[in-house]
Amino acid sequence: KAQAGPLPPGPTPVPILGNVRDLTAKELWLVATKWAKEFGDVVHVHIVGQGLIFLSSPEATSDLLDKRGAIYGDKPGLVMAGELCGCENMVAFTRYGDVSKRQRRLLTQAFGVQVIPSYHPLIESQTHSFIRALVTDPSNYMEHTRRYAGGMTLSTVYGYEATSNNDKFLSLGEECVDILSNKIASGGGIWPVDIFPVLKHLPTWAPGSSFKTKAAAWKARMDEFVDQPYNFAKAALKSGNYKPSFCSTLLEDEKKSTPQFEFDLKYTANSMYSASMDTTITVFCHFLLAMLLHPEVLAKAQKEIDSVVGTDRLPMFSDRASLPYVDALLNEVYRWGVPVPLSLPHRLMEDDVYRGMFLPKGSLIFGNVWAITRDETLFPNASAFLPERYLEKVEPALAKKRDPRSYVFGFGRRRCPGVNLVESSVWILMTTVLATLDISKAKDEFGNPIEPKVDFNNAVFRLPDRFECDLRPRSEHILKVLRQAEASRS
Ligand code: HEM
Repeated sequence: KAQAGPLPPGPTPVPILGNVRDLTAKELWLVATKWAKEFGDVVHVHIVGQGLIFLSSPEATSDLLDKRGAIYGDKPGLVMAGELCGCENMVAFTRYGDVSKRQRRLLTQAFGVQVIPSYHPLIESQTHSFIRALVTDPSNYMEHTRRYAGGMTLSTVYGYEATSNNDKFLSLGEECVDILSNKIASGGGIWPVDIFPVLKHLPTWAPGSSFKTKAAAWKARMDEFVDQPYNFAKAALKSGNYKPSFCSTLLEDEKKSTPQFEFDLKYTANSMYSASMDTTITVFCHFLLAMLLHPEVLAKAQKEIDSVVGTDRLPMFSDRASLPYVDALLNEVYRWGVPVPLSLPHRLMEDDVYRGMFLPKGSLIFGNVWAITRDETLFPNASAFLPERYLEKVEPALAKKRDPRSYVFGFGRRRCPGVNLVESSVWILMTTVLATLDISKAKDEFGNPIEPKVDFNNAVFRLPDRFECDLRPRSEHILKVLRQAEASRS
């Protein structure tokens, strides 16, 4: 079939293998941004014929992923991740069609903007427990953050209360999310079997079939991860001793409980867990990092909170409108940190033409959020952490273009369905930490500040490895206020 125009430009591929050697598992977004500078905001590479297209400007992501969403809403039908590793029915992997539409309907039911206030008491109580854990045992802040992120989803989705940082479901979830992002999806997530599906029929003793053994082991864990928390929620509901949750609410309506409905529910519930863990942890780590590197921003935000909230109570959702600097700080955390720098790939469902370039059906499309949030014309001094940039009044069209929410939650018909929940949970988390804790660089044995060593080794999320950080309560008085808030709930 004749191509309607040239492919978008990109680095020169080698015969047959294409650009395999140009792709890296570590911080692929930096490589993609280098290509954008060299070749423009639409770049094409291929791995043994599988096209990957990187969109690196607000115009390109909006024109294609948003405005032409009807043909850019699919997800890659990856044989390795989907069929062999058991992820094909998880929301972030489902092909665009009936299943994905049914799953997204359930998600909207659970996390639509009007439903979120009903989660506020739970979010507040989880946040206060998290602050308590940070105050009691600050050096293990990463483990507490993991427990907070996972615990919040386990309770809202399954009605399950995680009792320790080593909780069985938290550990299983952590293992599976790690398998997903660092093993299955590493380096763009394309395996030879995705290019040559016939390889899936290789017997396990054949040379080159070790991927099948790996996939079988990973699938076994994934299946447990999907089934076990769901079975807990079902059994609890049956016993009558359960906490209301997304699963219990939907399962209570027995008329709906067809096998198809339960299947959708089970996978949708699991998807919320997988999708919320590393994203939430990543955003919180970016916040901590920004605060310890920029004490002047921390002081300014704390001053605003003290003047609006005072020091005799903890922040509440109703304070938000009176805390513009804290909102600007949150925007800058999203923009500066970039939790999912290449978003998650979409699959192009039909041949397309854009600015005279031919975009072939089946290409995987990456929104390069890293490049957009580092664009100096949109964000002067883009690598600096400057919440003030969001206090400046600008035209609504420019404000939308500069709003990190236009990018960091993904695009078009696959945009993150957890965004409304995150808007509340991350805001109260950050504001309560600012109100209660001082954050600074840890000190060595001689009292000298230790510069945080920041390294990113996760292939999908820009999750920093654990860095040194000093967290301590702002005062004895604020600890009393925290105790009072906890006591008033019990
Ligand atoms: C700060 C936290 C979060 C960030 C930065 C984030 C970001 C993202 C991004 C970039 C995507 C890919 C969108 C695309 O393919 O275009 C995504 C998908 C998704 N997110 Fe989130 N997310 C966060 C939290 C959550 C939470 C709390 C939930 C659920 C409770 C959630 C549920 C999902 C689901 C189910 C998908 C797959 C959607 C689909 O493919 O149709 N996320 N998220």
